[in-house]
Amino acid sequence: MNSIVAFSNVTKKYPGRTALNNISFTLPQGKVIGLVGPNGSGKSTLLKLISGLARPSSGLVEVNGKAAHRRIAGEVAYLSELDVLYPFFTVLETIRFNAGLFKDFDQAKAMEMLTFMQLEPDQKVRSLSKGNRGRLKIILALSRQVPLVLMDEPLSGLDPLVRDSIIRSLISFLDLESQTVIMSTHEVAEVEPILDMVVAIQKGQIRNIDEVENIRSQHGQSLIQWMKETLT
Ligand SMILES: Nc1ncnc2c1ncn2[C@@H]1O[C@H](COP(=O)(O)OP(=O)(O)OP(=O)(O)O)[C@@H](O)[C@H]1O
Repeated sequence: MNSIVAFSNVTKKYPGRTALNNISFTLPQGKVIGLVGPNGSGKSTLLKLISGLARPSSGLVEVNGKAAHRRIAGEVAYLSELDVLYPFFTVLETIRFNAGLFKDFDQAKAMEMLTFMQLEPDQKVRSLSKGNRGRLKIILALSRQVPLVLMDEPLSGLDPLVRDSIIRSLISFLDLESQTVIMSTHEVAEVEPILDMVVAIQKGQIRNIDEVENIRSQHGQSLIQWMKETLT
């Protein structure tokens, strides 16, 4: 199976701190992959390296066989943990702005998701609740027709009652024939139903990578149980 992401001996250091320590792994195409681990374990750093927005201190990060750098932005959609929306735009203007930024942006799909997520096109971003800004960020990421979609904590700020329907919508709006998704999350039990694979990271090291089906059938475990064993 072709790998969409490959890390070879990757270390990422920030001043006074090593966020990722000499990690090597590959991830296959066409899967929904969860990235789990405690606070500060290196999940966001790993996603930033794949997006090309950050560079490794040493080692090589490849996406689709090419070294990751800023120019792969055309092949990767990245939902950042930070709020990167312009407050003075309306929801619709935000969508149009992104359609102008990215050639692969599917505006019709964005409008369909807007209806599904029950967002008002004319509402200003500055007046959206945190949860609705989160929904808008999901729409922007999933409307890109790119091989790799990275989502850093896409469920943060969403109320538990709507999380479930949004998690399911992630699946229906993805094209798993041509897309791979890597999402970091602390909502492990909630996303478990849609995950194919899981990567457990701790203290800047990959502790384990496994198929969720395998965790259930071979180990008879839920993802939470597996995490407790893996991350001790
Ligand atoms: N810009 C930065 N400058 C200095 N240190 C940083 C920076 N970004 C991250 N770090 C450090 O790198 C380590 C990994 O951080 P990272 O944000 O990747 O973890 P995380 O697993 O995403 O955490 P969380 O679950 O809390 O979002 C942490 O110790 C963090 O303090």
